[in-house]
Amino acid sequence: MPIVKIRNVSKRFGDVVALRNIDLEIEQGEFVVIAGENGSGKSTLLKIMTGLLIPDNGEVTVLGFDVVEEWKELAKHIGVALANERSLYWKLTGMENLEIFGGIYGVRDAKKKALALLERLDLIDVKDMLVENYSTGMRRKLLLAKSLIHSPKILFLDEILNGLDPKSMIEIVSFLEELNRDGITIVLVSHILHSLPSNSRLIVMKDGKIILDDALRNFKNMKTVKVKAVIGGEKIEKTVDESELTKVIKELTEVGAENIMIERDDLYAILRRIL
Ligand SMILES: Nc1ncnc2c1ncn2[C@@H]1O[C@H](COP(=O)(O)OP(=O)(O)OP(=O)(O)O)[C@@H](O)[C@H]1O
Repeated sequence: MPIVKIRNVSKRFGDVVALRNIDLEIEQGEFVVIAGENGSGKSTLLKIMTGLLIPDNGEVTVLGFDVVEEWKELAKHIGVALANERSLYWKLTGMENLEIFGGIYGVRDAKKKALALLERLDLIDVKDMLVENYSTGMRRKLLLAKSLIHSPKILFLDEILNGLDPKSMIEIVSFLEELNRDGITIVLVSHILHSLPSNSRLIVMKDGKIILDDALRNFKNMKTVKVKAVIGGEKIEKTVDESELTKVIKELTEVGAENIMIERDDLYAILRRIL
C-alpha cells in the first residue's frame, strides 16, 4: 500500500502550468529525490503532497489522508522543511524554536525530544543562541529538527542541501540516511545528487511532468565517456560507452587523430543531456 498516492494532478498559476497530469506513488521506507531544472514544478509538487497547496484537479493521499480534505490530520503525521521559506523564529533561540513547535504539535516530552535532536545534530552547544546568529548549516539542521519534533512517518524536504559547506552537507545527508534506515520515508527536492544514497529513487521533472523515475544507482553506474580529438585540423567530439573506449581510440588513431582527450561524465552531465 503506497504511503503517497498522486493521481492525475495538475496545477496552474495564471498562465503558467506548473504541473501537468502527474501520477506518482511512493512506498513506505523509500528515499525519493526529486530533481529537475528551475521552474519544472518540483516545489509545487512537494507543497501539494503536504497540503500547503491545493491542486486544480486530481487526487492526492498521503498516509491515507486526502491532502485537501484532511490536511489538518495529515499535518500531525508528516514533517516538512522548506529551506527557501522562513519558517523559524529568528529572534528566538534554537531550543525555544523547538519547544514552540513541540507545543504546536502537542508533543509530550517536547523538551526531551528537542534536546535529543539538538544533540544528534550537533547543535547542543548553540541551543541557547538566537537563530539569527546561526550559520546556514546550523539553521538547516534546526529546520530539520523542527520537522522531526513530532516524530513524523514521512519527511518532505525542499532544497535543504543548497548552499551548505561539504561538512554540513555530509552531516545532514548521513542523518537523513539514518532516519530512512529507521523507517522514515524521505521525499527530498534537491539539485545536489552526488552525495545522496545510491539506493535513492531519482525522479526528474521537466515542464511540470515527470520525465524520468529510476534508481539513482542506475545513473551513478552509467559510464559514458566523451572523446575529443582533432582530425585534419578539425575538432571532433563524441560520447561513447566506456566499454567501447579502446575501440574508438584505436579507430581515431587509425584515421590520424591528434590531441585525443577523454572526459568521464558525471551524473550532472548525464542529466544535463537528458534535460
Ligand atoms: N505562487 C506562485 N505564483 C505564481 N507562479 C508560481 C507560484 N509558484 C510557482 N509558480 C510557477 O510555477 C512553475 C513551477 O514552480 P516550482 O517552484 O514548482 O518549480 P521548481 O522546480 O521548484 O523550481 P526551483 O528549482 O526554481 O525551485 C514556475 O514557472 C513558477 O514560476
